[in-house]
This record gives sequence, C-alpha cells and structure tokens, in this order.
Amino acid sequence: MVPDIIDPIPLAKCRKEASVVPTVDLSAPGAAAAVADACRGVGFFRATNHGVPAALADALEALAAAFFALPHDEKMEHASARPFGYGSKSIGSNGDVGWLEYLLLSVATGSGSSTLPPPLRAALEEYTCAVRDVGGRVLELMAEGLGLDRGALRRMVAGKDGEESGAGEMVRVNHYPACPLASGVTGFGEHTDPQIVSVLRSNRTGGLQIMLRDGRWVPVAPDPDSLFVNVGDSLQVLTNGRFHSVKHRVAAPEAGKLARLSVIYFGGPAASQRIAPLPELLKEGEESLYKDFTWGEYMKAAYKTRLGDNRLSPFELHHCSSSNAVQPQPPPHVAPVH
Ligand SMILES: O=C(O)CCC(=O)C(=O)O
Ligand SMILES: [Fe+2]
Repeated sequence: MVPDIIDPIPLAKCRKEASVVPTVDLSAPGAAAAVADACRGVGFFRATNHGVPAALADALEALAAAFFALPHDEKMEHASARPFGYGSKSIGSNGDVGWLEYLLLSVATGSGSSTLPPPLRAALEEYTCAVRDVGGRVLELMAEGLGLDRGALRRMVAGKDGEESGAGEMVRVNHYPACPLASGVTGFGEHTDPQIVSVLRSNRTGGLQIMLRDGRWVPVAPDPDSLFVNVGDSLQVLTNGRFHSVKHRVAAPEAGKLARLSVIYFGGPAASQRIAPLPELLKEGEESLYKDFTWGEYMKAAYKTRLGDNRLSPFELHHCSSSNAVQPQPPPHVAPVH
C-alpha cells in the first residue's frame, strides 16, 4: 500500500513560519514560564541547553542507521514482539501506513530491544537514560509554570518497574528513507501523541510538521543540537485543556535526499493511572472537560482508532459554559484524514 501524499507547504511560507516554533533555553531562569507559554500556545517547543551529550545521540544515530541498512529479512527477525521491536510501513494495527521503518521499545520491560545488536542496545539504553531525565525536568518546569508543586506532573509518568505493553515509557526510532515515488509522501500520518510528553531528536533531514491552533501546518526546521518537546493527549487532560496536545506529521524525504532519522521518548502513565484534571489546578467551580478514565482505558479505546482520529473526543464532556470555567482555546478542527 502506498501512503498518502502530504500537500507540500510552499517554500516561502515555510521560511516565514518556521519562527512560530518557540525555543526555550532549559537552563535559563525564565524557563518554567516559557515552557508553560509554549504548551498553552502551540503545544510544542524546541529545547536548547538540554544536557544530553551530542556524542550519545550521534552514536545512537550511527548505530541505528547501520541497523536500518541491514537486509529486510534480517530486520524482520526483530519483529516478533509486536507492537514492540522492528516494524515497516504499517503503523498500529488498523491499516495506517507510512513511508518509514522503525523500532519501538518499552523502557520498563526492554521489550523490542532484547534481540538487537548489543552495541545498538547499549546506545539506546544510554540515550534513553539521558532523554528521560530531560522529559522529567521538562515536566517539572511545566508544573512550575502552572504554579503547581514541581513533582505534580513528573510523578504521573510510570516508573521503570513492571509495566505492561503500551503503558509507561517508550522509545521509538523512526527511519524515513528517501521516497522515489513522489515528493511529499506521508512518512508518519497526522496524529497527536497519546502520552503525557514526547521528546524528539532528529538528524539534519527535515519533514516534521506541526499544526498551529488555526489549522495551518508549519514545518519544523531540523536541528540535531536541540530536542523538540510536545504536549500529549494525557497532559491536555491533566491540565483541563490549558496545555494543548499538538497535531503533527512527517513527510518522507524526496528521492536523492538523506534519510530522516528521529528518536522519540514518550513519557506515559501506568495503566492504572487515573487521567483527570489535577484538582490543585482547577479554579473554584471549574469543571473537568473530560470523563474520568484510566490510561489503560484510554489505550484500549485508542487501539481501535485510526492514527488521525481525535482519540480524546469520546472522553470529552460538553458543559454549558459557566462564568468560572476556564475557556480552553479552540481545538485545531481537523477532519480525520482516513
Ligand atoms: O519521526 C518523527 O519525526 C515524528 C514521529 C512521531 O510523531 C511519532 O513517532 O509519534
Ligand atoms: Fe508523534
């Protein structure tokens, strides 16, 4: 099956709008406020001074590129622990396809990584350790920016012990080879990440696009020295819509271009974790915008959906507006593409 074509964004527009991606220096004194601002706005930001040594990311990138260069049959030997391990072209189990191949790993159980070449496994472990620390620090800054206790969000990410499939923390390595079919072919279709927070690093090949609140898609200029943070669905719920889970997608590189390689850390909750607006955040009289659910219930519902579906909509409550209620910014109104 051939993936859809993404409408190309005119180049002039790309250059002008690249600046809409906020940049936050994680080590600067005003970082907490800047992080919260970015999450209330676009739901996405570029993080500098993050502390992950370039050598770790570069080593992982080189070993991952070598893995993806292996013959198809050899890579398929790492595809038995579904949904973890190696995958090619199909995303999820409901027919979504993209011009990519990937490795999906569970941080807690090591599922998906146990059969990988030991040097790649070691590089993944080392990088994961560093990037999950960034995820934790970013969650602390978010909490501080919201006026909460520093640990209020960080503690919602499941610890490393005994998590079942789909829950907790995951790492995904995506490889998008140049696509000879056409330009603008979908590498990874539009979606929001269901977890709390995602932290992405890519090589110098672009392709990632985010959707602004007004529905426009803008490209994210690649920057291997920075990390990109996005708000996930769970964080939108935990903040009762104050933070915005950003829609994003990836266009595969055109023929002749260098493959895109990205590594994403997903900070997710434990299956039993209740996902509901944090009471300490709610103003007096403010009602939850969402039905009560656990992360396990959300995952179960999400498994039945397509990548581009708004997975939160079945959990949304529609209150009559009250004068006390915080009015969330309008969601990016997008019809499912599939
Ligand atoms: O590969 C990328 O740049 C982004 C992929 C993505 O959004 C995901 O894996 O959830
Ligand atoms: Fe994503």
